[in-house]
Amino acid sequence: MGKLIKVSKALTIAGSDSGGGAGIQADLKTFQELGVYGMSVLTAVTAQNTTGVQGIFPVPIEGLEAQLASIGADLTPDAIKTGMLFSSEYIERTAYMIKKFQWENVVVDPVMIAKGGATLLGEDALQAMKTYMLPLAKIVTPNIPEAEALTGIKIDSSEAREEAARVLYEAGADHVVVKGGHFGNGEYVSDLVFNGIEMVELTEKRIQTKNTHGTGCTFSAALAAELASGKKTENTIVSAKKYIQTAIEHGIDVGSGHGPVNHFAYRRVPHEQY
Ligand SMILES: Nc1ncnc2c1ncn2[C@@H]1O[C@H](COP(=O)(O)OP(=O)(O)O)[C@@H](O)[C@H]1O
Ligand SMILES: Cc1ncc(COP(=O)(O)O)c(N)n1
Repeated sequence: MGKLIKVSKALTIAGSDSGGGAGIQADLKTFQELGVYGMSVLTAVTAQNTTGVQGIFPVPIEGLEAQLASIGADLTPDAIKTGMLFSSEYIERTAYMIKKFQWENVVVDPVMIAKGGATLLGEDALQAMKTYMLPLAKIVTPNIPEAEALTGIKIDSSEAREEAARVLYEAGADHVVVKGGHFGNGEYVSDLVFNGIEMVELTEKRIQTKNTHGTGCTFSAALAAELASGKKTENTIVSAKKYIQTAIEHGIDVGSGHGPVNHFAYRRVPHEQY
């Protein structure tokens, strides 16, 4: 009999993107590329492609709970990421199950709106996200509109972004990453990282492309994969940033709208190692 290899396991709790660029598809591809065993719990199925979201079909809440129970009974994840959680009820149930199983290394990507403008999370869910998910988060990864919605702060300057990061930290997240994809359109894109002590900006060249579908999902999945592998939180943020940068830079030609990023690129294209 062959010898079994020990692997780290990562779980995504998110929506399905039929187009394969965002949601659980982006997450599982990223887990695989980063060498961890990927598992998925679906909150909703979206009919989606690179031009937009054509439909949203939630999984019944009992189905969400049953999937989480199946994982909990057999396959303890080394890290988790949450993506589209659909509604306040689904957020509460997810948080309850994470606590019940005492799962750690939770990355919360507070997905609210798809790139084309479709709403992926109800307004009523904002408070639930703050109350139930932020206290569980080792890392929370809002983009600018999400950080604005969660904090009520208009982010029109670096100071305002820092203020928002503080508010999210106070709400219970261990590390806050306010992503900068939607922050200006200069030569560089920077993500602000706050760990309760210092503010650090991670800066990369802004790639001029319309193919940014799934960037947020991919980034948070890379964080979960690296946490599952046992990296220190600060190091996971640096390497996840490299992963997403490489994936955007070496774009692929798929679909006629906002295409996906290249999940293979990090493994195939030479890059600095962390
Ligand atoms: N054009 C770009 N060039 C380089 N990095 C980008 C670009 N757009 C987004 N990113 C990076 O991709 C990640 C996701 O960013 P963002 O677009 O802000 O989030 P979301 O996909 O959740 O809206 C962040 O690390 C951000 O800095
Ligand atoms: C099912 C699903 N989940 C999340 C997103 C957001 O994607 P992005 O990473 O581009 O913000 C999406 N478009 N669809």
